Amino acid sequence: MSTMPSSVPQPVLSVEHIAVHFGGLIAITDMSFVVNQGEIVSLIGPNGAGKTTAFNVITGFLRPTKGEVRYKNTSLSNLKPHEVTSLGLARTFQRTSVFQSVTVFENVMIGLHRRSRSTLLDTLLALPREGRAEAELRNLAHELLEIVGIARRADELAGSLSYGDQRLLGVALALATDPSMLLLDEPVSGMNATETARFMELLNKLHGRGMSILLVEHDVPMVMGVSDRIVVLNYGRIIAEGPPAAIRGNPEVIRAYLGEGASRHAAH
Ligand SMILES: Nc1ncnc2c1ncn2[C@@H]1O[C@H](COP(=O)(O)OP(=O)(O)OP(=O)(O)O)[C@@H](O)[C@H]1O
Repeated sequence: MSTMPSSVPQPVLSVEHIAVHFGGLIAITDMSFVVNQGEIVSLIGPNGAGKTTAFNVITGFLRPTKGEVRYKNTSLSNLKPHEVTSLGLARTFQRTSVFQSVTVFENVMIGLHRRSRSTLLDTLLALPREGRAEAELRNLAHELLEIVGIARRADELAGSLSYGDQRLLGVALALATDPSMLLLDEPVSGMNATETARFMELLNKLHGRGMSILLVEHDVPMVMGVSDRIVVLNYGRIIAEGPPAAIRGNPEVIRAYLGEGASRHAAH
């Protein structure tokens, strides 16, 4: 059977046999999965499953005990976080990392001034690559705020934004580094239902523009709504992987979550 080249999945991020030990505690055991070009993949799991540890390894904040992470065939093993960013991988933080005392617009301008090169962002915004002046950077900043949906707040102090809007600004700052892939650490934690719905729209928009996205997230309904594939961790091991429909009905996944619910219940 022949397949069109465009339909062949192209792995961009490969997590290969990662193990993380903290002293005697094994936080992650032999974790392998890929994120293909343009895919939204989510890593979920009950409390303590190892999600944050996995995220820290993938973003270069933590060296794994074994295994390696490759981005477009470059090993991230010995790279510093800013070197990971310059490969085109951008992350957001659970706690917002915006500059509270300057405006929303200035936050993005600072982000744009920091970046050293341009690739996908130009494609994303359909802008010319060379000879960009300050005025063009200002246009870019506005466009980024439009994309994340907070352009109307451009002149407000970042610290005065609602929690949900600060998280959206965090995504604009990540986009300002000109990434080809976004790594999002529990992006909707602490958001209300309306903010979560807006965030899901943003993810769909970025997905539509070809961004590859890895989400580490607690909110299972949200993940079900936006992901192409879901990887489920429990006690540091991958127990299931597949599209949302397959994950929803997977007995081992149900058991992992119900088990957690039951033990939580018992604790109260
Ligand atoms: N720096 C550390 N030192 C020792 N143990 C750690 C460290 N970081 C995490 N752990 C342990 O590793 C395991 C996985 O933790 P991790 O925070 O990655 O899970 P998680 O899935 O993100 O949990 P949660 O959903 O509660 O945030 C837990 O048993 C945790 O106690």
